[in-house]
Amino acid sequence: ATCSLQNTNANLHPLWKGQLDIPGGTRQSPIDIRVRDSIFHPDLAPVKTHYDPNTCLHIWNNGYAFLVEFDDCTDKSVVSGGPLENPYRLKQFHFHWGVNNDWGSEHTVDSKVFPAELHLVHWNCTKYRTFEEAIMEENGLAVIGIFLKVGRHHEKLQKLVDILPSVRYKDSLTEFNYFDPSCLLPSCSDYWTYAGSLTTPPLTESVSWIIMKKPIEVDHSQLAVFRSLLYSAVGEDEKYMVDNFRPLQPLMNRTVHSSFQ
Ligand SMILES: NS(=O)(=O)c1ccc2oc(NC(=O)c3ccccc3)nc2c1
Ligand SMILES: [Zn+2]
Repeated sequence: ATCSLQNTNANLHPLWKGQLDIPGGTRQSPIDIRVRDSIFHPDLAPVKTHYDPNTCLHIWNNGYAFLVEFDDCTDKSVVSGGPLENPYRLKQFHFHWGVNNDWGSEHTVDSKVFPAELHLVHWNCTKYRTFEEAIMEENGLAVIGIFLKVGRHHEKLQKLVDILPSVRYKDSLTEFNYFDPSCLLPSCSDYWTYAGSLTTPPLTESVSWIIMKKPIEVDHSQLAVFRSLLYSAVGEDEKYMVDNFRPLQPLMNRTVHSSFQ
């Protein structure tokens, strides 16, 4: 059989019908974090998060992932410190995961892939007026990335897992309030940080990435519920929402800094 040489859009993963890369992109995400090449920065302060569970608004399926969105009209839920020069407001969090436990994360660590990755998306409310504006600007966003590994049941995550069937279809939305995403942070504060981009369109190079070294543990059945969601809307032929991660991007002229030795 002859193999098709060109990578036509037809055989691309549904997520990538359109854009696969940004022409001229020099700081795209995700990347493989090569631990030995990362540079320890002794003056990198700990990352400080302060989240108010009352700012949690709703959960919705946007056709890429499910997003838990927050009220970002005040500074009630913010991240500061670390590589950030001022506080950034929490806008939403979401995950990326695979069809099985062998892959699913966007970033990798010395080529190690995790079954899923959590992104807490924040925007620079000191320099910009809205999230939509910040998304287009350098240093507009700060995203905390947290790896998930299969292990013990995650008690606090279960409240979120239990409501996922209500956002099974693209564009479905459910009220979801009083959730504190601090419960999803790992116990260790060690992290890597580098200048990157959004990993889904518009792929803008506006993100200060903060990748936590220690994964959090969830159990197999919790990840299985993620995989029961659909990319497709009601009435469309059902396409399971799995493998919603972007391929690794070239490091190019970037250095990854670490908060630990
Ligand atoms: N995987 S990622 O790099 O963290 C990433 C990638 C692309 C993203 O687009 C948005 N947009 C909103 O959240 C949004 C929420 C409400 C209104 C408008 C936009 N967040 C993103 C995060
Ligand atoms: Zn993401």
